Order: sequence, then C-alpha cells, then structure tokens
Amino acid sequence: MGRKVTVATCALNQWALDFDGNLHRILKSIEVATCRGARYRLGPELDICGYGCGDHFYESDTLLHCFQVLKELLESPVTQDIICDVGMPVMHHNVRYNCRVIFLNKKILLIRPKMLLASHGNNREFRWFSPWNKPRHVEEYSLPRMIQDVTGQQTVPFGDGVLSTKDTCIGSEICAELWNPRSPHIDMGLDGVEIITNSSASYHELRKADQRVNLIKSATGKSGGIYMFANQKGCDGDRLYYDGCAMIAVNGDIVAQGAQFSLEDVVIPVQVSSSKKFFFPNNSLQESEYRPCHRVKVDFSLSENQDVYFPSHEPIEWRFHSVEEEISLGPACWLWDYLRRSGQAGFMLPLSGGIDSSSTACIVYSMCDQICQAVRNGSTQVLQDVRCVVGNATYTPKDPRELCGRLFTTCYMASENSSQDTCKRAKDLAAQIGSTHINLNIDMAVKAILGIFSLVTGKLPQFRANGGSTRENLALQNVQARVRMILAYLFAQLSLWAQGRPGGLLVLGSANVDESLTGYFTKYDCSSADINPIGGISKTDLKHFLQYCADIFKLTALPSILAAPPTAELEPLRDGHISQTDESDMGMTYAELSVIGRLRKLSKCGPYSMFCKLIHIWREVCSPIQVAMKVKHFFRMYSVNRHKMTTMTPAYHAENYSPDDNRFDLRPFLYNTLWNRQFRCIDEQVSQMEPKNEQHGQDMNS
Ligand SMILES: Nc1ncnc2c1ncn2[C@@H]1O[C@H](COP(=O)(O)OP(=O)(O)OC[C@H]2O[C@@H]([n+]3cccc(C(=O)O)c3)[C@H](O)[C@@H]2O)[C@@H](O)[C@H]1O
Ligand SMILES: Nc1ncnc2c1ncn2[C@@H]1O[C@H](COP(=O)(O)OP(=O)(O)OP(=O)(O)O)[C@@H](O)[C@H]1O
Ligand SMILES: NC(=O)CC[C@H](N)C(=O)O
Repeated sequence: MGRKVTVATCALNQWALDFDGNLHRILKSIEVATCRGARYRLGPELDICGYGCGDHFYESDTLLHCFQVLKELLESPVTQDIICDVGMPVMHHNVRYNCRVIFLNKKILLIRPKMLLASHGNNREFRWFSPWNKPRHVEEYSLPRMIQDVTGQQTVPFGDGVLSTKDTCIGSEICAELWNPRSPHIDMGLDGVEIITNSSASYHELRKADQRVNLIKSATGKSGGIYMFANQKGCDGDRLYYDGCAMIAVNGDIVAQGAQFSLEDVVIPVQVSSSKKFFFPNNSLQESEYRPCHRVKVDFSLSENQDVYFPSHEPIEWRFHSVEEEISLGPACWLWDYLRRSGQAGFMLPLSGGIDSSSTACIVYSMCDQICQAVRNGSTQVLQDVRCVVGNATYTPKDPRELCGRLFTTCYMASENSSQDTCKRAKDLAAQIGSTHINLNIDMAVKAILGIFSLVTGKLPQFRANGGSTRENLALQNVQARVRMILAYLFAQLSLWAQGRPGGLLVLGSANVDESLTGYFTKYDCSSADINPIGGISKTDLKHFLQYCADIFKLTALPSILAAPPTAELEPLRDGHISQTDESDMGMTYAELSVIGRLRKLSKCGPYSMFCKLIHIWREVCSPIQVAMKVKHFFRMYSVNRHKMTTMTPAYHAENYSPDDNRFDLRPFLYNTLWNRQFRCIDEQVSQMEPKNEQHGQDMNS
C-alpha cells in the first residue's frame, strides 16, 4: 500500500484576455486547494490567458501579459508550499507552444508543451501553436528577465518531462492528448508515473460527457494510478460553453466529481486522499520498448508521514444529466456569463408562441432559476453580479418569476395573419415565467412599407391566397418577418428607457439547427438577433426539452405549444385558422431533417452517398425513387439557402452536426444548385434498382 496523497483540481470560469480576472480566479482556486490540504493544484488549459483567445495568440502582448501574471503568481504568498500547475502560451526558439508551467515555492520546475494538438470540431490549435514533436526530450528554456528576478533561475527544463517528488511521480497530459490513440498517459503509466494530470479546455456538446468520463476511467483502468482532470467552464467570449466536470479517477474508478454546469466562477470540488495501485510494473515490458521518462527531481512530498487517519476516497457513480437537463442548464449558464460580461441589463425575445421561441424563453427562465438557487446557496459572487445587472445594490433574488420580470422582456407581434391561438399561448407562457410581456400589432408598419413600394412602382403584391404569384407571396411574408426584427431591436434599446430604468436589452434569437440547415427562415428577420441559445439544437431535442420544462417548472402553457403544428403564420388565415405549416412548406419533416443533418455532417455524405445510406435506413417506408426525391430536394434547398448561414446569429454550440458557417462547418455559400453529376449518379442508381422494388408507403417518420 502506498501513501495517501492530497491533490486538487478545479474548473475555472476563465475569460479570454481577462488577465486580471483570470489571475484572481487562479489564486482563489489555489487558496481553497491549500485550505483543503492539497499539495498539488491543477488548473485548466491556458488558464492564464483563457483558452479562446483565437488570433490574439499571435500577439506578443498576449505572451507578455501571461508572463506578468505568472510573475504575480510566483510572488504571491498564496502559492507557497503547493505545486501549482498553470497554463499559458510560451515561445521557445521562436516557436509558440501551448504549455503547462509547473512551479513550487518561487521556482519553475518544468514547462511542458502540448504534444498532440486539437484540430477537430471547433478547435484550431495548429493555427497558433506547434506541437512538441520530441517525445521524452527536454531542453533548457531561457526565462525572461522579469521571471529570473523572482525565481533566481536563468533556465528551466522545457519538454516532455515528468516530476519526481520524494513520494510519487507526476506526469502531464494536455486536453486532446487524452482523446488521441497515442495518449502520453499510456507510456507514462508503463514507466511508473503514478499521477497523470489533464488540464483541459473541453467544450460542451450534448451527450459528450460520457465520452469524457469513459476516457478518463480507462486511462487508469489499465495501468492503475490517479488521473486528475481540470477544465475551463463557462462562456469565455465565444459560442462555446466549457462544461467543467473537474474530476479525479483512481485505478479506473471516479472518486470525485465536480459540477458540469454551474454559475460559480471557481469550482473546486475535488481533492482526493488516495493510495495508488499498479497493475503493470514496467518490468512487464520488453527491454527494447522501454523508454524512460525524463524525470525532474522535486524535493517535496504530496503525502504526510502520518496518513493512516486520512480516509481513502471510495468510487462514486457518475451522475450524467439527461439531454433535456443539458439543454436546460448549459445554454442558461452561457446566457448568464454573456449577460453579466456584456454589461447589458437583460434580454428581449420576440415570442411567437411556437416551439422555438418558447424554448428560448424557457432557457432564460432556467437561468433565473439557477441564479436564485445559487444565491440561496450563499454565492456572494452571483449575488453581486445580479445586483449589477438589475442596477440595484440591495436587491436579492428569491423567486425566478420575479427575477424574470426584471431581466426578461417578451413581445408578441401580431399581424393580420396571426391567430388568436398563438397570441394566447405566448401570453400564457409569459405570465407563467413572469417575463415583462408586450403585445403589439405590426400591420401599420407593414402597410406603410408596402405603400412606399406601390407608390414607386404602381403595383401592390398579393398573397397566393388572393391570386398573387409565388414571388409576391414570399415577399409579403418576408416584409412581416423583417418588420418584427426592426421592432425587436427598437424595443430592446428603449423599453427600459420608457420605464425609467437604466440600460438596454440583448435581442435573443430562436432559429433551430434544422431550419438553419434548410434555410427555412427569412434572412434578417427575428433569426438575426444578438445571440441565440438554441441555434445548435435540433427541433426533436427542443420538443423533449419543452416537455421536461412543463414537468420540472410546472409550466402548464407548454403542452398546448407542443401540441400545435409548427407554423410561420405569414400567409392569410383560412376561417381564422392557420393555412401554412413548416413541414409542408419545407417538403420534409423535422424527424427526417435530423437524420439528413447527421448524415451530411457526421457521416460526411454528399448527395450520392446520402442516397445510398438512406435507401437502407428508410427502406421500410420509402422506395428508392422517393428517397432520391427527398435527397435532391434537401440538397437543392440547402444549396440555395447556404448564403443565409453567413449572417446567422452567433449561437450556443450544442450539436456535432451544427451547420454553423465559418467556424464549425466550413463550406462555400455559392453553389451550383443543379448538382448535375451528383444527381445523375443518384438517377442511374435508381434506374438500376427501381424495377426490383415494390411500391412503398409515402410516410417517412424514421
Ligand atoms: N446566392 C445568394 N447569395 C447571397 N444572397 C442571396 C443569394 N440568393 C439570394 N440571396 C439573397 O437572399 C434573399 C432570399 O432570402 P430571403 O429573403 O430570406 O427569402 P426566401 O428564402 O426567398 O424566403 C424565405 C423563406 O423562409 C420561409 N419562412 C419565412 C418566414 C418565416 C418562416 C418560418 O419558419 O416561420 C419561414 C418562407 O416560407 C420562405 O421559404 C434574396 O432576396 C437575396 O437578397
Ligand atoms: N407573431 C410573432 N410575434 C413575435 N415574434 C414572432 C412572431 N412570429 C415570429 N416571430 C419571431 O420570429 C422567429 C421566426 O419566426 P418563425 O415563424 O420562423 O418561427 P419559428 O422559427 O418556427 O419559431 P417558433 O417555433 O418560435 O414560432 C420566431 O422564433 C420568433 O422569435
Ligand atoms: N482543447 C482541446 O484539446 C480539446 C480536445 C477535445 N476534443 C475535447 O473537446 O475535450
């Protein structure tokens, strides 16, 4: 049995380039770790500057300010007698690396550059950093003078080394290195490294947490030892939400779990007093395979001489959130970070009474609920932030509905095509969540705009229902939709002014991932907002989410919103009822779109291979010719409308099949929409298959 070590990891709400704020959070985490008896504190990836600095990593100022913060950390009394592991970019021989800087008592022990960079999904590390390509190799790094003055060291070890303390051996792994088939922890484990640390900036995606937990369990499940995971948390200035989950695993079991979603800036859940166990001593290796790690000797212990009274931590079962909980918590935490950091006074939402805008409204309500809970649990920082946002230094939120009334304005904007049903649904939901609700009519503005058009051209367009062409019909829809956007921004700017209150509101959008994919929305209508919490979430998941909100928050307005067919209500009503539904307009169901969206992005399908896959997936409900029609229709719509993605509102990244242009889904926006060769291949395939197939049913709800 080995000695019991006490180590701490954390999740920090770092913010790109907020050097002072980041320093404050790092110091706080070290202080708490020390108070709990920890001798090693691990922080998230690039925690000094924040992970999401983007092209600011090119700037020499970023490196300079990182060293300034490092100097303050080294000098601080808080960092004494604990090994501190922080992250920052470091330039070595004129090459920029993403590094861990590990120090103890004013001496830098090791700078460990990242060896396997992240270039998947939203990650673009190769743009700013080079990987350290010299496994087991350590060089001398010359410290800048301001650091030499504090440490008295001229050079320090830089490279793929590990720390050898008096009682154990610690090695670093940096975020993506864990996700790589050649993870460094494998060789380190075989060489007797007992504690592996992982500093991460790992962002939230629905259903991703279990992947992370499995990787961490397996990292120590095979060779034994301790695995510490630190992560950034919160919105650090972009569409991503880093979702904490700081944890420690021992010998394949999780022994400590930190929150995945929380409004706290510093989450230090985890410390562990545990003895480690080894399954594979290095003498089980072939001599020729054995490549010892470069060990940096450290005259320090992570354990006490007398540890018999320290309890060992027992394995715990990881509690995963359901997808509905993830939607309720992740985007809500992101909105809160965005709101308090933007200096605005709240949110404004055009609420149509449909599923999408109601989902956005429920996420804001969930945010208010979390704020009240955090304040109830004694969070002084959340209390301070909420007082600042509402502009009242003595305010204490207790009831989410009451808080919602202060932070959140919703607005139903009726036109002559709106039904009483949607108006009532919006009103009921607003009343139940407590938002400040406005009901207005846009017909006056629509008529005025059309009046200008007809004055100039002498023509007045008509709806299809009144004999107009498709062009007229679309233009008349789009005018209504765009007028709503203009009014949303006007009310966001001035509705607090009209009430004699300070500040402005951020406009929230609610286009979902499926609509974005097909372009079934008007460019520059209410889909053009400041931010959108649901832009990365599919309609199918949103429906489940609303059902969850109905149950959890007892919002009785939601079942009727869920039961109504999604509609734009931009064409004239027939006998007071809707004449237009999204699914018939789009020519496919939301369920079909979810399948197609995954195939396009995740399975990397062009039209032909999508057809080849779908004839199997939908074989029970569609003939090959029907599949061909659906696939062609989708690609036509997608390519005609892809230009709309270039101006999409920044949305919370939630799905790995997000069509978010520029960042996540890099594709052209001017296509040849005929897809000649692609569709010809499909047609040839169909003609070979069709005679062999019987007629199939029309309905396709796979
Ligand atoms: N290749 C290209 N590159 C860059 N821009 C291009 C372009 N082609 C057209 N454009 C521009 O885009 C415009 C066309 O886009 P846009 O104005 O949006 O118009 P458009 O896509 O023609 O119509 C909007 C669509 O969204 C539907 N809609 C509207 C409102 C609400 C809802 C709902 O879901 O409730 C649905 C509506 O039924 C219709 O199918 C053109 O007038 C042109 O300005
Ligand atoms: N009558 C309305 N009042 C207020 N806002 C509206 C109204 N109609 C549409 N909007 C806004 O415009 C957005 C796009 O309108 P659209 O009709 O496409 O709705 P949608 O994307 O199907 O969403 P929803 O499910 O919320 O109706 C809505 O999400 C909503 O924010
Ligand atoms: N920062 C990184 O290296 C990210 C790596 C990994 N794909 C993750 O999301 O956790």
